[in-house]
Amino acid sequence: MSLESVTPGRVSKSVMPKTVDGQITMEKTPSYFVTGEAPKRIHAMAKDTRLIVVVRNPVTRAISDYTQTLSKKPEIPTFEVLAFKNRTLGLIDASWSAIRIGLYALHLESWLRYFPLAQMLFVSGERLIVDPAGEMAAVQDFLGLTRLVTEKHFYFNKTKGFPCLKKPEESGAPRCLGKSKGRTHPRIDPDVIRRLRKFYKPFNAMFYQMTGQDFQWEQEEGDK
Ligand SMILES: Nc1ncnc2c1ncn2[C@@H]1O[C@H](COP(=O)(O)OS(=O)(=O)O)[C@@H](OP(=O)(O)O)[C@H]1O
Repeated sequence: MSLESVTPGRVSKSVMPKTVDGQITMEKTPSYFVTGEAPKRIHAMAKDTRLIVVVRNPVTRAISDYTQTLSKKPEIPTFEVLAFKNRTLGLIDASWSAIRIGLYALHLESWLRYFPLAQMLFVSGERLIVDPAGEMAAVQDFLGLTRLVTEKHFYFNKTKGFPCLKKPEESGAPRCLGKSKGRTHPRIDPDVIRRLRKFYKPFNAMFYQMTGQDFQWEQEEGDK
């Protein structure tokens, strides 16, 4: 069942088993963050819901999004073509979902109408790769859990370029990201990257201000 095809808020009640004392119900649907009606419906369902959003540099996110679509539909136009309404004028196509989703400040605005910032946690996708234990510590604290997942549960897999989970104690093999994650991104015209960075800059600044967190996306050398 695709949770994305179901009305936000109705999903949890209809498909989830009941939560008993001492348990936390979790639900992961990335598209809720950018679904206009989701905040209102989730708030109506449970206003004390805690929200966790993993964000990464929106330029890299757009390329990653495109790479995923390309793997399913190899015939689609190039990233450079899709990114512009008018390339000569440098007019970015903000209605293209790969680009629209990265306008984090705008999406966050809708959530802040229903939820206080204190009920939200923003996890850095970049830090999740270089310091998974650090980001997981923040997640556990945010959820009021004892920090059980720590450094000792991760190791870095150089081939994959991502951290993997060591299996707890003696049982079984480690768990790394699946084949569909961590794909190599196509090379994108550096000029297009520059234009996209410029396009996102004010939205990123607004997002840093709203969250009180500087994700340092302007500091990155290059977007993969
Ligand atoms: N644990 C962890 N740490 C850091 N980065 C991670 C992690 N899990 C997924 N990813 C990267 O997120 C990209 C895919 O996101 P999702 O898995 O949410 O996508 S989806 O739900 O399948 O649409 C995808 O990006 P690309 O590397 O560009 O393919 C993943 O590599």
